[in-house]
Amino acid sequence: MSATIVVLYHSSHGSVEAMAHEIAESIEQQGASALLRTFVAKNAHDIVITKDDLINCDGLAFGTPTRFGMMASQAKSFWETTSDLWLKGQLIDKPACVFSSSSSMHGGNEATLLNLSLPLLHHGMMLLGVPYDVPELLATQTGGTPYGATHVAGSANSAQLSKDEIKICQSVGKRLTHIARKLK
Ligand SMILES: Cc1cc2nc3c(=O)[nH]c(=O)nc-3n(C[C@H](O)[C@H](O)[C@H](O)COP(=O)(O)O)c2cc1C
Repeated sequence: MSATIVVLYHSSHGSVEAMAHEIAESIEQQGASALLRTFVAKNAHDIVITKDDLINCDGLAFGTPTRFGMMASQAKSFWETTSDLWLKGQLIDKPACVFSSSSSMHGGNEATLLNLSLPLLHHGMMLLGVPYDVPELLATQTGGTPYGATHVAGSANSAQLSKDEIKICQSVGKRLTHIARKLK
């Protein structure tokens, strides 16, 4: 069955973008369509999110960098324009997951995942975490949480996604697609 999943992200230095691409690739590997969308057009290849993208999608993966333990302002500004969707209940029961990158291991990435979840919950979306049958979740020495995929980029923002972080991103895309199809 076809399914369309929006992978919506903000990334200043490329870490969240790399995660978004891993998630999108795993969605496509399931035979579904992944629509990569951003909040602002920063690069030539960026496609800015529209409300119709959200209304028409079967699922949403949403990620930003950790900014003082919260989502990036670009994302918050966008969600503050979505009261019309909220009033009409247009995102209710759509499955969703969240992901983030931070400089430091304990620098607030879990708090950011919870913060990213809040507008989605207000919209009535169904939040999916990462279950512990994903073996990398117990093994990881870098990112990865039960609340969503994370990446620890280091103080110079130079760390590549670790093998465990990639596997967790892939598991998120796979599960989101699986649940989106079940709910369709
Ligand atoms: C304003 C600002 C606030 C930040 N706050 C945090 C923070 O609370 N904890 C942390 O570990 N990193 C923090 N960072 C670092 C970013 O989360 C980190 O560099 C992230 O990997 C960037 O993702 P990107 O490459 O997708 O832009 C902050 C960066 C900026 C610019």
